[in-house]
Amino acid sequence: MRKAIECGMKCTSVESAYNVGAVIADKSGNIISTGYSRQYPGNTHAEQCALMSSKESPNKTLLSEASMYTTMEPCSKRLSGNVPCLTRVLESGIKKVYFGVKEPPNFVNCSGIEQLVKHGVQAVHIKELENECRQLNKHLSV
Ligand SMILES: Nc1nc(O)c(N)c(N[C@@H]2O[C@H](COP(=O)(O)O)[C@@H](O)[C@H]2O)n1
Repeated sequence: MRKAIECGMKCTSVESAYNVGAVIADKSGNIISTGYSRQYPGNTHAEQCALMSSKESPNKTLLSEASMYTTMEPCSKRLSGNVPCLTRVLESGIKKVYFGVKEPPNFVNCSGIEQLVKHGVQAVHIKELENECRQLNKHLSV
């Protein structure tokens, strides 16, 4: 999660969206890929970027054996109409998601964690790093 926080620090802050960092790691903790909000063009999300980058990774671990670390719970609804990160995570086959903070209800009411769990994905809240994850969005006072 500390690596995900480092990734989140690379975000260019905007008023209308969160700064989030994400890492996909294999079961030994080796990094497969990383991502952060708006890393790639087109209003991309951190989890989306990490999943996109995993396709180019030299670490060819199956994502069904990998975990995702994300500083904020995966979104369940995109205001832009893009595919939510929740859907992308489910389609990837990832079975375990560590998250730093639940999404505050500023933009939408997010049910990312609830829905991941409903679909059999293990969700782990890393409470001891919650404040650090929250700090990524201090410009939004969340
Ligand atoms: N989990 C997560 N990762 C990111 O990288 C994000 N930028 C967000 N933001 C949330 O996504 C929704 C907005 O969707 P659009 O980017 O406008 O399509 C909303 O739930 C934001 O809070 N979340």
